[in-house]
Amino acid sequence: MNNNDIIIIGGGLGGLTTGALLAKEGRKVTILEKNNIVGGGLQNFTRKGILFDTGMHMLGGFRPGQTLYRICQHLGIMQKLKLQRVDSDCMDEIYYASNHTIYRVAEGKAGFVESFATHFPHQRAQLQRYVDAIYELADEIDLFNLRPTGDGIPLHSERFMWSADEFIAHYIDDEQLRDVLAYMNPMYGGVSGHTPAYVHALISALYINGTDRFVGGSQQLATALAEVIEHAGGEVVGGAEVIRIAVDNRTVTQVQTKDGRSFSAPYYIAATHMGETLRLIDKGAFTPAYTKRISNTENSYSIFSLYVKLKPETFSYINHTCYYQHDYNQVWNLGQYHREDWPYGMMYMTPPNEQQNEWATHLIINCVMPFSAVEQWQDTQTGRRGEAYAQWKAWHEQRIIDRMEEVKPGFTQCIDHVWSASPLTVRDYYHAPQGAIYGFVKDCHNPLATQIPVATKVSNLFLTGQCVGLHGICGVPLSAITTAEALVGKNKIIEQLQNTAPK
Ligand SMILES: Cc1cc2nc3c(=O)[nH]c(=O)nc-3n(C[C@H](O)[C@H](O)[C@H](O)COP(=O)(O)OP(=O)(O)OC[C@H]3O[C@@H](n4cnc5c(N)ncnc54)[C@H](O)[C@@H]3O)c2cc1C
Repeated sequence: MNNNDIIIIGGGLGGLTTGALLAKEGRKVTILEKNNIVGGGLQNFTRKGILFDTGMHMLGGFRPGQTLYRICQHLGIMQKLKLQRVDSDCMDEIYYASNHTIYRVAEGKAGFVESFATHFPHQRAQLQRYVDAIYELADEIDLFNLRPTGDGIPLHSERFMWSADEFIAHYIDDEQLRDVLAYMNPMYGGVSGHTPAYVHALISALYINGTDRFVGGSQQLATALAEVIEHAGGEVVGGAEVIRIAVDNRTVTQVQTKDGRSFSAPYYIAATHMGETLRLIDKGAFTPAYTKRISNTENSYSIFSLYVKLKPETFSYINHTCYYQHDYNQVWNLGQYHREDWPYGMMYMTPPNEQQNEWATHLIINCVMPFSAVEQWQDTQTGRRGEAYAQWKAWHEQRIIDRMEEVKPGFTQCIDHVWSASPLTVRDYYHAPQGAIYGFVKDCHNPLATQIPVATKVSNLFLTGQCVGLHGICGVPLSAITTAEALVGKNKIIEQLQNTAPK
């Protein structure tokens, strides 16, 4: 192969990590990102002097020896990142409004078990077996543990592909505890009876092992990854929206951008949502069966986010993530929308800044929402969605504020200003169909439909990003390794990660 040129469409976590790994292997990479600033879910924005994160609030895998730590160390960027550990004795706080119960969840296996055993002492032994099972499932995945993969089809235990709720119920008798243990659902887009147990296990293990936050915004990771690419002679081009992937005889010949430029290279990687990739690529490039399969794959739910600038010294900085559940038996219904009941749950956090003191400057509140809630405005454009939409948005902002009042009486008085983003914002900002926050739904009944190989039938086109594997700070970089290795050789990067980083 020509070692020098790879074009990556999309400069989110997937495109940038794949690009940085390839740059480290000596490849010259060009990233084409439609937004002016790269980062996708890592991007920050500023309003009234406050820096807000868009799609990356909670980090796992960054403790010494863990997956992300080793990847970033391999890329030489670990020391550039400013991270803060959340409270070890309370990484997450879950509040159930229906009975005013607060569960404070400590990190580490023992701490996790103890946190729930305090409320459910009769379930202590079951909790221990449940957490052991989570770690056993996580250990089944070579990539998650940065182990080389063999050539055969990976063999997994039967419970690997149980549904997540079935998995929890297998170990835990108590109905309430089952519900509480699924509290990380918004972190993986859980759907009852469909989300595989391994997804629940990986995300749970990731955060139980230690949760961190970016200090001063997640953009720093995008910047650090871009620097690796540029340092190796590559280029990161913002404001370069790809409008066509031209294919001739099952080979990409060039990509064209909205501003009339064209770029060509021996190899191409699509790091966009797969729906966007299908939209861009010449018709007939993929087989009809493949196109149909991708088009019919269900997207994960979307989100409504409230960004709050707080009045000075009114709201305490909270060094952990807070979850709000309106009632029990709703955690698996988060993806449903009934206006009168919405939201069933919320997550809120006070991201730390460089001069963090006891007071929070801002708050981000995320509430799961399906795209159907905004479907009637799907043909409108940002800033021109009309008065009915503005009213709809204002109603939902107020609903969230009302819920926050339940948890923190007097909250309204702390607000300086609010902004919000709906599933339409998410769709348009990332070019993610239906505003899907985690790519495709992972389905234990149809695993093949939701695991997309990184190589395609178009000989020089590869895929990366959250649609091909797992989402988030852990899943996307792991798929980046698979994609980069498709170009540089199987296990080549994994073996280096094993040799150069502490285990
Ligand atoms: C509100 C929210 C909160 C989240 N919180 C967390 C969290 O706390 N922890 C966590 O681990 N994960 C979190 N996630 C998930 C995480 O953000 C994603 O899994 C991850 O960022 C996906 O990376 P990606 O590169 O696959 O996709 P993206 O970040 O979407 O990157 C795709 C990029 O492609 C660009 N693009 C699209 N079309 C084109 C085109 N035609 N031409 C050029 N460029 C194009 C987009 O602009 C984008 O930059 C959250 C997501 C959201 C939305």
